[in-house]
Amino acid sequence: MASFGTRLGESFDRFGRLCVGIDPHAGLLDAWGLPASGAGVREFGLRVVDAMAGRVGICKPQVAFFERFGSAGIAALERVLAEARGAGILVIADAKRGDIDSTMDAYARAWLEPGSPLEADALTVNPYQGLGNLAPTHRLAEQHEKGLFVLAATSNPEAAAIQRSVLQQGSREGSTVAAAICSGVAAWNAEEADAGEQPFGSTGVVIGATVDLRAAGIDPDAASTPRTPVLAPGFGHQGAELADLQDTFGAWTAGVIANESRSILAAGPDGIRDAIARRVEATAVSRG
Ligand SMILES: O=c1ccn([C@@H]2O[C@H](COP(=O)(O)O)[C@@H](O)[C@H]2O)c(=O)[nH]1
Repeated sequence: MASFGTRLGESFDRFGRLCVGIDPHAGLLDAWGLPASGAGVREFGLRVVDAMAGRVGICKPQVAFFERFGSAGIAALERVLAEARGAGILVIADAKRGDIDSTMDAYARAWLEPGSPLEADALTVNPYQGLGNLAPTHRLAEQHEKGLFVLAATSNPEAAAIQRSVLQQGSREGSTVAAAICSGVAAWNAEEADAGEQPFGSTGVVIGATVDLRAAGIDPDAASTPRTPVLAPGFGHQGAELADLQDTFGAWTAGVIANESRSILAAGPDGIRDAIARRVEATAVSRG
């Protein structure tokens, strides 16, 4: 295998930057004529994977919609993850895990260890207990050539009060919380073994496409940023437009993974292929 960052770069080259969210909301299950059950979310996920295969390189299953159905939902998620990875689609499990280091180790093994029933290619993680606390998770991910996406500036407006707060101590004193997460992640990517050879590191940040980066204290044109991939939810249903990708992300654009979930899934089982094709075209036009 190759590092997650290398595989991500290859996927960008082959399929572009679109990431289809697999979010089986209750209303979507209904609209797709599927039951609200483990069997329903399995069928939903498998149909989305089938529609993506050979057209889109990245998917982001939202774990919550599977957890909702307990063990049947988790079994469904295991199958969807395996099918997607088997189809050559990079899977970012959106589970937003975060805890003390020993517990994080168990989460990391669940989602990133080869052979685990829930194995994904990358995992979203929450740095609220400190980015340094995620260092062992980062090492485990690197060891298995997996990726992490660390929440930095999320798409929900309520996050600004915390994420734009200015640090009062430490080596990043004076930075906003969001900017400190970005520079901490950039430092990890700079230390990665293949840093001189590959355009992207294996650890990304989550920055909502709805976020005003400068207001969050983040300079998208800072020299250290382009190696850090950005998982950008917020396109479509939450209001951000793919046509604005370059304006929003500046020098970061080449590494942006543009996620849309509901706005694609709402096309239904008969319309999803066309909906995907339109977004693939839109993200190609805005390629940096
Ligand atoms: O800042 C964030 C982080 C994660 N998400 C997740 O992305 C998708 C967005 O779904 P849409 O239907 O395209 O709005 C969803 O799974 C969120 O949990 C986010 O929206 N913002």
